[in-house]
Amino acid sequence: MTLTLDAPRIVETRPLLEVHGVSKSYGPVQAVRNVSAHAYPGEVLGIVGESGSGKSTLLRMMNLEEIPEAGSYTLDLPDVSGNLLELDRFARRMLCATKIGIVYQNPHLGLLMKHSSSGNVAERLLVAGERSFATLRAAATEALDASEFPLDRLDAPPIELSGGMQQRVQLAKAIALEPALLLLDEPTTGLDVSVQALVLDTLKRLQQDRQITMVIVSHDLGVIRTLADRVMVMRRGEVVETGLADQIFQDPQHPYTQQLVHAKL
Ligand SMILES: Nc1ncnc2c1ncn2[C@@H]1O[C@H](COP(=O)(O)OP(=O)(O)OP(=O)(O)O)[C@@H](O)[C@H]1O
Repeated sequence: MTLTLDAPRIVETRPLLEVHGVSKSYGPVQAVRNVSAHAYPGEVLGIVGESGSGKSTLLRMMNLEEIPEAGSYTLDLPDVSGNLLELDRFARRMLCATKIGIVYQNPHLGLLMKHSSSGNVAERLLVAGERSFATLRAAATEALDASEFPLDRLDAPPIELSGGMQQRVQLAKAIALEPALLLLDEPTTGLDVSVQALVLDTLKRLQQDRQITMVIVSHDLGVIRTLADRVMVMRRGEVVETGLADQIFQDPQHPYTQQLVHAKL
């Protein structure tokens, strides 16, 4: 009898997001130097580092708001190909509107503070071409509900809401079109600790329910530890260490990471 074995099936997963060798300077300040990063589908990548280490600049590059002097950026999605840094402004805007969501630390950057909360979310859907008022209202309500925003405040403008609620409106706007990539820039910084915990719970639940690929930037290791699967540590515009979250927190290798982790304990 001859026994034939099938060759093992190798399931190859490619990163959804790949940034390679990006650099960005502001005058004499080199904010990001030759940084590479990737995130697999459904993964949460945490980027941590002290203030000024280049985290937000890198995230803004991932949102195509900031174009680096060098490097490449790809998203492995249907209908999206090539180096996104070479897209013209209009194509970049459409790509961001439909495939990428972002929540900023400062809600003024993400929201029209005097428009209704549901209107802010609906605006995102309008950019994608939706015109029916009933559909806009229903989709905005659904996204706000998923972000655990109180539905009796749909018409309240963000300026009248608490910081935690403002972040939920930003989150609803970011997920309204079911983006492939959700970028979070210090989403809970400045909130009371108890509110921060609730917003983090919402983010965690959304990630688990929808398997959205996320990149979260924070100087707060507790926030990164709560959400991230993998962690990248930045210092002075460079990546000093990257690894699985458990490894980074339990067995940091780089002296700077050791310092950050021990300062937190
Ligand atoms: N638009 C800008 N114009 C000039 N300098 C900038 C600009 N954006 C960032 N920088 C500078 O680039 C460096 C990196 O800033 P960045 O905001 O990316 O760091 P960060 O790690 O996110 O810190 P923070 O949490 O304080 O924002 C800093 O020295 C900052 O002052």
